[in-house]
Amino acid sequence: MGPDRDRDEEATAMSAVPTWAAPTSTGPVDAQVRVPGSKSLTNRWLVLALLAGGPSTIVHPLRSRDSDSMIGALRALGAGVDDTDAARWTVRPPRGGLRGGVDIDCGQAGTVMRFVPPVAALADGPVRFDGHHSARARPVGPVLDGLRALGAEIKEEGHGTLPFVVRGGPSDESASSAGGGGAAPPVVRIDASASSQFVSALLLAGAAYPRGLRLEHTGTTLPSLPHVEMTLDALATVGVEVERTSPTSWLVHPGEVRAVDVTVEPDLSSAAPFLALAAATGGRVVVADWPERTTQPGARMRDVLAAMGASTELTPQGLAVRGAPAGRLEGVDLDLSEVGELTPVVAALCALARTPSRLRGVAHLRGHETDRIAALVTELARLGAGARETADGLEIEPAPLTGTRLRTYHDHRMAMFAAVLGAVVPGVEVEDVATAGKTFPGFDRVWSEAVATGTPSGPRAPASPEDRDGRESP
Ligand SMILES: O=C(O)C1=C[C@@H](OP(=O)(O)O)[C@@H](O)[C@H](O)C1
Ligand SMILES: C=C(OP(=O)(O)O)C(=O)O
Repeated sequence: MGPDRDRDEEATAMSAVPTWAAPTSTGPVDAQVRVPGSKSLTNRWLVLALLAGGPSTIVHPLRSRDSDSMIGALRALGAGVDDTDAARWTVRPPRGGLRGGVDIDCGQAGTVMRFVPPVAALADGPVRFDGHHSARARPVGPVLDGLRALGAEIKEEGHGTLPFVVRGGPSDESASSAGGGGAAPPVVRIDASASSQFVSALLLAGAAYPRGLRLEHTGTTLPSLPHVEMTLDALATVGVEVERTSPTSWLVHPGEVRAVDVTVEPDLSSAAPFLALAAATGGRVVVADWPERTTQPGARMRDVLAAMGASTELTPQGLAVRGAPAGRLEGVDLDLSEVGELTPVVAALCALARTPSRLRGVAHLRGHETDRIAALVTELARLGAGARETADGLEIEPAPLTGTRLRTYHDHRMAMFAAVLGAVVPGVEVEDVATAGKTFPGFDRVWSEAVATGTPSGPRAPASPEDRDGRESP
């Protein structure tokens, strides 16, 4: 297929989906925002509530496509989930064990396709997993291999991807054949270099296995380590004992999972585009309810912003970000392996900076909602920026940007990336902005309100790197 035909097909596909005219700020913004609850925390608490010995309560959960997919999984496996009160959900684990003979729709949620199979291995029959077509490209193989080592029967219809069927699991016999013997826990060795969620998945279910689990990561890199810390922290909260036997191996003791009774923090990765908005327009944004202590890697956006020239401060109202005058931003050379989720928003800021940037350590983003490295390079180039893929990330060369229609590839964070650029570059049209509802339903409305606080009275946010050298600022 030639490039002309590729372009024609792309143009046809693009014209079929609705677009959103991203609002452009008329000057530095001054906004207060509240973002929805953390996806990563909400879906961890839901999984643990399913495994718990009694009913659980989750306050201020995230209501979004990803958490709806997780609720669907819990209900399929027999749990009662009462989510009628948006501010307070209750979960009743099924009496008499998890129900098999069911289908689970993972949607686009990595947390569902990775965290639920190890739990489904405890069900009384086969559980089939499938999801959105974009999710069928995402890796799950190491979790399935781990479950095979624990004695589960796995029928793969893909190749280490959705769809697949999980049946049965960690029996005593298979446990000893996996290297246990006597009361020793089975040993599972997996390569989690493509996703930290493989590790979190097996850790979350491990205590429910008859002899627990010894888990070893065999790969050379392990991305998103803070998300593994988040898993360990959540497990400690519900009384599960986990020993870290090395930086990349863990021993999960068998035992009861205590009922969950928690309040979910705001999603700090969903907050990132709003923090970026302050930096890009030289304005101020306050994100309410920012936790003083958190396991969410999104908190590291503060370091990224500091490196680019914006300042942040934790105030009684929330986290306040103040951009440098005229939205002046410095290019950065950053290893984002621990905070890969932030890459699209950081890349947007890099395209608005005065100097080139390099974002490293994020090869695993090729297996996210889309191949994010390719998507970012393509969309940055469409706007006129210089962008190039590297083996483990991308390099960005700022240039004058021109508004155009941007694709989002069914990726919530690509929608947020496009919105940040549109706040500064007039004429950005965002394809399928509703895809942000994976983690942030109504993102476009909250975003438009924040951008509308921009006033021409302050230093006007400039539209090109030449303008952004601060010369015209007071
Ligand atoms: O455990 C979690 O909740 C997550 C872990 C990370 O996954 P990867 O390690 O696949 O990047 C992160 O990117 C994802 O958004 C959420
Ligand atoms: C990678 C992400 O999601 P998931 O939980 O589906 O992996 C993300 O939210 O950036």
